Amino acid sequence: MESAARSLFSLPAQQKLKVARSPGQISGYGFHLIAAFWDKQQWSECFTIVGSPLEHYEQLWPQDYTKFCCITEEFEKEIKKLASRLMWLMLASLGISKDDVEWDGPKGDDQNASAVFQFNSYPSCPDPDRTIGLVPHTDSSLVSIVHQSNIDGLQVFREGTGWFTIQPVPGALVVNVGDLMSILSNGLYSSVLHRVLVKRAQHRISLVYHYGPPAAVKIAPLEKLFGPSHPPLYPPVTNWNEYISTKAKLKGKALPSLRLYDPLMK
Ligand SMILES: O=C(O)CCC(=O)C(=O)O
Ligand SMILES: [Fe+2]
Repeated sequence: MESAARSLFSLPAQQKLKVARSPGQISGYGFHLIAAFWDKQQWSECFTIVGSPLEHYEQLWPQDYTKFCCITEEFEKEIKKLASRLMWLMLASLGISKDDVEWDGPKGDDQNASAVFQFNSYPSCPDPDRTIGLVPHTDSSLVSIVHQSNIDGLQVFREGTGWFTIQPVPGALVVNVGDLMSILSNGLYSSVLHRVLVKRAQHRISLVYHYGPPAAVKIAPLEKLFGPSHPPLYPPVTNWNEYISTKAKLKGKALPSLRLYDPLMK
């Protein structure tokens, strides 16, 4: 899958621009989606898939698109299973079962879950200290799974310690907790602030699978996770898309501004 992404980004610019993301759309080629949240330019390009990539792949690789579609479908099928499994394990560790989550399909079926699959490219940069690959952000998803191959650049912010690099481990994936998981878990899981630095001599590629709830589903703190001593920390969010629009309007600061009280002031 990584070499498919590399192949995509090494196509001539006019080829990639044939599938440029249209205004208001999520899928297609362009800047990272979080560019909408900040005014700064970032040293990166991005290709986003929502649903089937067929239409875009036909334009990118008129001869080979079936091969790339098969690779992508196979990868997405497996990573979706993994994301769903991880989400249920995280919820199970809070005492939540599939019966407690209304939006889940029959028998915990994840068929209706939505996902945004993203390829990121961070070309080598002559002056890496004067720019950034991706500005600090939290993902809007429930969980996001990152394949960062063998080139570092991803950093996570830890209170008290500051930024630290997530060193790539061969064969390992990175799992980020997203904003919707913070809301669903009533703040028991916190979405992680992260950013990406660029390299002077290396072209870094990452693949990120943002896993979310079915498109039309309301996300609110789970009833089992609040009570008189732990009131709901967040109000319900109409659906994933609405949350992303709110986040764009609030320049990326949606989650802190939604909080109904300061959890440290109890
Ligand atoms: O490139 C990476 O390692 C992370 C990318 C990322 O944070 C994102 O696409 O949301
Ligand atoms: Fe991210």
